Amino acid sequence: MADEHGGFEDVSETLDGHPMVSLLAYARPYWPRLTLGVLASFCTRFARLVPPILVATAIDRVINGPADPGLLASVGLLPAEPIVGRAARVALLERLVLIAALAYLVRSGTRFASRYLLQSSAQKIQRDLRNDTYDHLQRLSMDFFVDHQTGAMMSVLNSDVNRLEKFLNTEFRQVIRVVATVGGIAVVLWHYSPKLAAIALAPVPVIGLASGRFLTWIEPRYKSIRESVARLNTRLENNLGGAAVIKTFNRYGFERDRVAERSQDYHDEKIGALRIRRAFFAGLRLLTGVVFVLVLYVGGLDNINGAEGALTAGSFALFFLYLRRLYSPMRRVGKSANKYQLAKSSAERVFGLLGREPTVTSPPDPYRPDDVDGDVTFDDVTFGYGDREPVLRNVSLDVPAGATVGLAGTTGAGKSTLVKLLPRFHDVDAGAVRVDSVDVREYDLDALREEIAVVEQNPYLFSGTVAENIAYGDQTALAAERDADDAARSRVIEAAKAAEAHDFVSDLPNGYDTLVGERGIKLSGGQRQRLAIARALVNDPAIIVFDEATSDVDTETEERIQESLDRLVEDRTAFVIAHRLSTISDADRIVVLEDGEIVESGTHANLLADEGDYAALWHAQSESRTPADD
Ligand SMILES: Nc1ncnc2c1ncn2[C@@H]1O[C@H](COP(=O)(O)OP(=O)(O)OP(=O)(O)O)[C@@H](O)[C@H]1O
Repeated sequence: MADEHGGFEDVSETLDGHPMVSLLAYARPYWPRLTLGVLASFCTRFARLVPPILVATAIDRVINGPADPGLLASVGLLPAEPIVGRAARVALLERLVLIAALAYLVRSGTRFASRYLLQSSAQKIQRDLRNDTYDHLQRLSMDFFVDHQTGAMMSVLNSDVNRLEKFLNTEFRQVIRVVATVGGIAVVLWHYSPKLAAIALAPVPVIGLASGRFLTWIEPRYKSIRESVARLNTRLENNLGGAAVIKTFNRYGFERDRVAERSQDYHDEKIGALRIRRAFFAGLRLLTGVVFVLVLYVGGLDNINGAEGALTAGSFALFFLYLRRLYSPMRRVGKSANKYQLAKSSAERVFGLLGREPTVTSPPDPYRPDDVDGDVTFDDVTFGYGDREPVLRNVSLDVPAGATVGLAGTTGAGKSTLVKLLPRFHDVDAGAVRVDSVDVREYDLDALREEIAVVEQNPYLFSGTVAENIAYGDQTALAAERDADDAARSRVIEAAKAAEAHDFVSDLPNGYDTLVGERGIKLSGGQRQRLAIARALVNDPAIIVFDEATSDVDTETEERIQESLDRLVEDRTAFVIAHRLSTISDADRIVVLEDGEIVESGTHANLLADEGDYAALWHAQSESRTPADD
């Protein structure tokens, strides 16, 4: 997918050193486990080489009687002198059987140990990496979340971290496989016949290089396949999601053609790649076939001619038993190199993310107030997102503690942006935002945010119970809720009552213990908003922001919320953003923003008397509310 990692292309800026070295640092705590795993893996590989040698020895010395003593004699495992007579042959056979049993025992024992040790190390590294990456990610400032798509971040946390785990788990063993198998076989074959070993080993580097080359051909094809499958999936997802629209407009045929077109693209890409892949492996088979023929011919001819160093029947068989094993790990060398590249880019993203510093942080010696009154000042504030044009220009506003300010203005005027500066979701470009006359940048960030609650138009609820979602606003209430502490429940209920949520919650099948579904999907928009208001109130913040927080509730509920809110915001500073002006008409002060600037400010009565934009909008909205009055 082209933009799977959208926004993470700039990771190298925040990378500290080589990404794979950083990955090794994560492996360090598990080095004893890893070392044992590697040793066990080598033992498995070597144990796998033993049976063909036993077969060779059995053919030469047990079946054919006295012959060349073979490899086992030269390493002292068997007597070197010729084996003569039935008893000696049986004894030798028994010894071979014992060695074979031992080899299989070692092989399965070390295989279990190596797989377990290496895979569990990779899993532990994956767990540590994901935990650290997530923890770091959530400490990053809002600007990071604005600039990076959720999908891209998920992809780093999931695909990239998983890919690193797979790389450590699989490719590590592949390297051991190549070194131990190819190295071990080369040594054994060389012992029996350097000439035939040279023939057998000649294609090894060729296969290694060719498999690397093959990947450079096939990888762009695979990329196209991934892209075409992503396009196909997006189309299918869109269509399934938009099933109602397709039915309404009778667009079955149109959509069937569009899906068929994407399906065909995918099919074509896949067939193209299949052709290359099959041709490559057929070529490899041909090459190994050539070696097979050569070894058969040269080895056989040497034997017929009684040439010096000619193979015995057993060692002849050994060559063929080993040939296959020699080439199969090499066929994966290119794939491993490719996996290394992919793992490296994943590590770049993961460690690039880990190297990124939050832009909004507490100062070195932060201000931690015992109590916040809630006095708010915006002092000549100018702010723009990233390098874009400022969306707030020279905004100055003094709000005494306990006052309620209504913010009005057209869409995009900068109302939400203004209140986001309060909890330092972003920092001003010029000017200052002060709470109790102290610049918000001087506060301890956690202490500041403890005192400011924001209720948004589309509040995000977590899957869990109603009570957990309300208690989320306060750390102690949340902990108590999770411990099923009844005392905490009373705070939750109190907040729910204040937010006019108690009645509907009580009517839910399990009351406060009802599961709200993913993102609160089982609740209506208005119910979600009321839970979000309760969540904001439970922490008893000094400053509260309602950003279109009651837009989804009906007018009657809004009036009820309004009444109880009037009580609840009594001793707090409140900012209320609303398009429905009746929501803010009782505010102590109403501020009208237009294109990032304050254009009107005063009480509802003052603004009506001024007969400006606010008054015009008010009259327009009143008419649409009460057409009968015309
Ligand atoms: N995260 C963001 N990144 C870039 N630009 C943004 C971002 N959020 C808002 N803007 C831009 O800033 C301007 C002000 O947006 P803001 O949401 O503050 O307006 P608003 O008055 O609250 O509008 P509405 O009433 O529609 O919610 C708009 O032009 C908007 O496109």
